[in-house]
Parts: sequence; C-alpha cells; structure tokens
Amino acid sequence: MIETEGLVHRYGDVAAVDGVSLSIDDGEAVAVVGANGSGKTTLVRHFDALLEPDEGRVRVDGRDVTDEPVYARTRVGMVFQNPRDQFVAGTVGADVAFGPENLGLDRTEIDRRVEEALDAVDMAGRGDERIDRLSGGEQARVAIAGALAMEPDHLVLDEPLVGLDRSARESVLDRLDALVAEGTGLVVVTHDLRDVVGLVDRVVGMADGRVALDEPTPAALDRLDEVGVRDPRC
Ligand SMILES: Nc1ncnc2c1ncn2[C@@H]1O[C@H](COP(=O)(O)OP(=O)(O)OP(=O)(O)O)[C@@H](O)[C@H]1O
Repeated sequence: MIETEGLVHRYGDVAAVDGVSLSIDDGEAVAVVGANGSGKTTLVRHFDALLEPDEGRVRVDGRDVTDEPVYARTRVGMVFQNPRDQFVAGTVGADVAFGPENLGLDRTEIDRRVEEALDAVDMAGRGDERIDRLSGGEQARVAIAGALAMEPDHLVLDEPLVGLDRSARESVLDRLDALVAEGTGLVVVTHDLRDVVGLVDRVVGMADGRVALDEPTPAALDRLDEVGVRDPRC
C-alpha cells in the first residue's frame, strides 16, 4: 500500500504538491489526472523517494520512504514519461536485468525475472536486441519490463502513451490490462483519460497541487471538468 499524509513539495515558493493525503491499495488501478502543472508528476515521484517531502510523510507498506528508499523502489516500479531517459544499458536483456542485479540476486533468479518480465510485455526472446533500434512502443514496453523485473506491487507510469502511435498505444495498453488482471497495482499519470479509462477503477484528480477529485470510475467521469480534464466519453 502507498500512503501519503499531508504531503507538501515546494519548488522555491511554488507548492507543487500542497497537502496531499492519499492511500492506494495493492492491486488498485488508479489514474492520476489534472491539467498541466497540477502536481501529478511531483506527487508520484515521492512514491519512490525520488523527491523528499517538505512537509508530511510518504509510506509504502507502512514504511517511511525517506528512511527506506530501497524498500520503496523495490515495491513501487516507476516508468517515466520518456523511456529513453530511463535506459541504462544498450540491449533489452541487459537493461531489464539492471534492477535485479542491483538487488544482489543470483544469476538464475535474475535470468528468470528478465525472462518473465519480457514475456509480460510481449518481448520474449528479444533480450539481445539493441534498444536504440526498437520502435517507440517497443521501447515503452521494455521500460515497463525493467520495472516489472523488480516484481513490484505497484507500477507507476507517468504519461506512458505520449508520442506513441495508435498501434503502439494499443500494444502497451494490452499489456497493462493483462498486468492489472494478474493483480499488479497500477498508477497512471495522464491528462487524457481516453486511453486508460477502461483500465482504472479509480480516478484521482489534481488541481493546484491538491486532490480535488477522488472517486471510483465511472462516477468520477461526471466530475472531470472540476479538474480541467476532458470527459473521455465525449
Ligand atoms: N524541477 C522543477 N523546478 C521548479 N519547478 C518545477 C519543477 N518541476 C515542476 N515544477 C513546477 O511544479 C508544478 C507542478 O509540476 P508537475 O510537473 O508536478 O505537474 P504535472 O501535473 O505533472 O504537469 P504536466 O501535466 O505538465 O506534466 C508546476 O508549476 C511546475 O512548473
């Protein structure tokens, strides 16, 4: 479970996150929506201790992420907006293996995790391919595999579909759908709910750094205008 309590994050004088208390259960699929600059990315970066709170606390499974960042990063897998910024190796297999290697796991366990993670994103058998020769959609799926190889309880994706064409979007969404069905929790940051509305069972809407909407789908769809987000049904 991911919990924030009175979380405040400031950049200089700007409170990008301004008192957010939220809890996300294991297995929940949540969309975090809101207009540009409403604080979505800043909020989710705290789940993995990539930022430090100015006020309040963030816990994963009851453990404070500032005190135990490694624990948070093993339970919460993060996939950033531009996967190219996230790759650390030249080939698919080496990149996906990087996280488990850092956990100090033995080779057999690392190989098992890499194989399962690539399989989960429909990239089985492609470990030797160079990442820079993959399409944008394939790169997005490799980035997701890298997070999955840590066997996290939650996968947090920040605008995972930006820049992808329709078929690449569909292939990523297909894989996310399967992961949710298997019980992986999902937090998807987006300002466009159209693609992910069928995937999530809850919508958290941010406005000016605060949670202005927190409702299950489909009820949340009737209130999207309050957070400046388009109703995907229109
Ligand atoms: N590194 C930074 N330094 C200074 N200000 C920042 C920084 N990152 C974000 N901000 C500011 O914090 C506020 C929230 O930004 P954030 O990126 O969290 O919002 P967002 O909802 O994810 O936006 P978007 O939809 O455009 O990605 C904005 O006013 C933004 O300009």
